[in-house]
Amino acid sequence: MTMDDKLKPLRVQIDAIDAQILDLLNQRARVAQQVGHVKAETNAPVFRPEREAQILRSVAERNPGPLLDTDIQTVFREVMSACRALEKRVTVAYLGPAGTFSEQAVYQQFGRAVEGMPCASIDEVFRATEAGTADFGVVPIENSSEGVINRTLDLLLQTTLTLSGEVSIQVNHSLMTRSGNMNDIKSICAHSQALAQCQLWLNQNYPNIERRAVASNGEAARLAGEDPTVAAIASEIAGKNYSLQVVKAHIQDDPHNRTRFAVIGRLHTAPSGKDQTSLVLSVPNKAGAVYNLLAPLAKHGVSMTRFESRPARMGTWEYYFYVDVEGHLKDSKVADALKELKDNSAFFKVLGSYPFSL
Ligand SMILES: O=C(O)C(=O)C[C@]1(C(=O)O)C=C[C@@H](O)C=C1
Repeated sequence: MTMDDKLKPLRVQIDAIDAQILDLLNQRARVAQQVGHVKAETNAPVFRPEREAQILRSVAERNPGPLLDTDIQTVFREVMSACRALEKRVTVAYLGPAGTFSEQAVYQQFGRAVEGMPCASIDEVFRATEAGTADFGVVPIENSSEGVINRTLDLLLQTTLTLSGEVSIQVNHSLMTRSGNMNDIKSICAHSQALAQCQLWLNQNYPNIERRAVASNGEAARLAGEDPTVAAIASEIAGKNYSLQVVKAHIQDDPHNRTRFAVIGRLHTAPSGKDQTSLVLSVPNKAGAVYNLLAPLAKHGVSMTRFESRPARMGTWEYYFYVDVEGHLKDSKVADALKELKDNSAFFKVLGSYPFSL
């Protein structure tokens, strides 16, 4: 038997299964449309992060294989994204231009069937979301090798928006130019964070080429696309957008470099069963204040998953603490612990409760 003879009956089977999948997907989409009508009657929000998180967890738990859990989740994320878009296509503002890791984070949270709105700065993402021009915003909050993104933390302090999710993505930086080599290159452009994340590699390989910090890696890719003397450090997706070729991939000093993004919006996400709550607080500047501050968490059996401090910038050596705890604001032990925390705090703000990222 030839290879074609062997493939033919297998492909007939695949065609028959695809027909069933197609039928089932459209059945699912019609039900989602009905959900959309029910929601429209009460003006209820279309995007339900807790429900999507539950579905993604459940398909991974029930997945018998051989498909990988993470691959199945990618498929279902896109199925839900497409179904959601039949109800309403949500608009998501992010730190642009297109091709940045922020855009990747948007797709990881919302799937591809969204309206992405690239913004020039983190401030603009907040403004567009606060003004309602965008339904949600996605902003970088922390990088595993470079630490927190100060501007995001400052804006979270002031905003009326809440956190409705978080996304963590692997950040791979590539060095790219129009020609695919470094001949004639006079400067290497990237966002300051990316330059810092690739510092050792650059010192070893191109110590004498000027490094130039620009607004974003996407902007660096755009500049390199226009100027044959400029190299960019950016994601390969950004490079493709501007017809760049890769000189060297994965040049970040930490191979496990990840960035965490916050999803901001006006939605108060319902409990999903595996949630966390983010808050900011400050304490009076006196002995034992931080200890007293955290005592209610231990007392009520609430685990703290993150604790970050930032100077309050009032010249008084006072700090804001960014704290994440396990559980949802609607869980009674979280609510009780937070009530006591609030009583011990000079400043207290709940940023939001949302599902743990997958
Ligand atoms: O269950 C809902 O509320 C739906 O709108 C359906 C659906 C889905 O496709 O499963 C779509 C969008 C929501 O974000 C959550 C789930």
